[in-house]
Parts: sequence; C-alpha cells; structure tokens
Amino acid sequence: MPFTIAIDGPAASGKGTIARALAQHFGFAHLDTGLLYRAVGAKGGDPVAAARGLAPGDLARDDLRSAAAGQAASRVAAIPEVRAALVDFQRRFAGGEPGAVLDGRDIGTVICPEARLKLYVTASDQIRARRRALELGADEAEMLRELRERDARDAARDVAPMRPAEDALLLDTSEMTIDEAVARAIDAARRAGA
Ligand SMILES: Nc1ncnc2c1ncn2[C@@H]1O[C@H](COP(=O)(O)OP(=O)(O)O)[C@@H](O)[C@H]1O
Ligand SMILES: Nc1ccn([C@@H]2O[C@H](COP(=O)(O)OP(=O)(O)O)[C@@H](O)[C@H]2O)c(=O)n1
Repeated sequence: MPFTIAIDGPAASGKGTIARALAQHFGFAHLDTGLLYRAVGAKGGDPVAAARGLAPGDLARDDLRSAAAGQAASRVAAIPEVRAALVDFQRRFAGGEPGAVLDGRDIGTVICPEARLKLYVTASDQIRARRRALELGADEAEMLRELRERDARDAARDVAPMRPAEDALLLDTSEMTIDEAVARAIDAARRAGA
C-alpha cells in the first residue's frame, strides 16, 4: 500500500513548501494540485473542455504563479465538471509507490479520504499576505485582498469546498520558520508510519 499524505489549507499557508520537503525527505512523489486548476484557468475558453484536455505542457507555463492565475483558478475550481475531470489523474498519482504527497484544498476530504496522514496548514491572513507579497514582489495590501477573496470563494463553493478533514492535523505556521514547520510535518508523518 502506498503511503499517501494529504495537505490542504488556504492560499499561501505553506502547503507546497511542506509538501515538497516531505516528499524529498521520504522519497515520495509530489503533486501541487493547485497547478492543475491554475493551468485550466490560464488556458481560457471553455474551462470544462480545458480540464478534460489538460496536457503536461499546460502545466509548464511560466505565468501560473501570478495572482491573476490564482483568481482564474479559483473561479474554474468552483465548476463541478472541471473538478470531476481532474479526479482520476490525482487519484492515480496518489496511488504511486512508495508514496505521494498531494497539496490542495480537497485532498483529505475528496481526493484521498483514506490518506495515511492529513495536514491542514494555516497561517494568519496578514502573514500569508506578507509571504506571498515577498514571493511575487507584489503589494502586501493587494495580496491580502486577493487571498481573502479567493479563500472566501474556495470555502463557500458547493463542490469540494476548502475545509479540514475531520481527522486532519492542524498546523498553524504563523509563528514557525519553514524549518520548524517542515520538522513538525516530518514528525507527524513518522508517527503515522512513514
Ligand atoms: N513557515 C514559513 N515561514 C516563512 N515563510 C514561509 C513559511 N512557509 C512558507 N513560506 C513562504 O511563503 C510563501 C508561500 O508558501 P507556499 O508553500 O507556496 O504556500 P502554499 O503552497 O500554501 O500556497 C513562499 O514564498 C514560501 O517560501
Ligand atoms: N485541490 C485543489 C487545489 C487548488 N484549488 C483551487 O486552485 C486555486 C489555486 O490553488 P493553489 O494551491 O495553487 O493556490 P496557493 O495556495 O498556492 O495560493 C485555489 O484558490 C482553489 O480555488 C482547488 O480548488 N482544489
């Protein structure tokens, strides 16, 4: 049985940083599922057709990390047929040996409800906005508005809303360095049997 780790949480909470570090530490594969939605949003046209026809090249675009791409992702991510088109790929990825780490919004609740470890990573709105502003070289107040708008949409949608799984371990990284947050996650994965 592959060891699957599900990591969810709001925008710029540190999910991807922790997921990459866990994958590297345990020799697991990592899938940033947000990139799938960003690629669908960036393709333009009919989002359902874009999701059904998503190809590896679509994920290699260099404009997917922008705030605009995040907003577009969050809009297409509320469409049930878009989400449905991406489920099989994510589940196949999660089933790879010896293990996989997936980060997103619905990994612990919908994509991998049987994951061996579920983390829900958070940080205060202000701290997330500061980190994302630093990362993108953008304005902090603008980032704060953008993150809040996206989080509200992601949490309120009918299909696969952003929320912690009942058995998720909550990790608030507001007061943690990256090294501290990663150490906590590695510790949790070890205790879960990784
Ligand atoms: N604990 C932390 N302390 C300081 N900066 C962090 C921490 N965790 C992540 N970061 C930084 O914050 C930004 C967002 O982190 P990221 O892992 O991309 O978040 P997410 O995947 O949740 O959007 C990145 O620039 C990352 O380097
Ligand atoms: N599993 C996922 C991953 C992302 N998403 C959507 O995709 C958007 C971008 O996700 P992301 O993880 O790349 O965003 P950040 O947390 O990196 O800012 C989110 O705001 C969600 O709307 C989703 O609905 N489900």
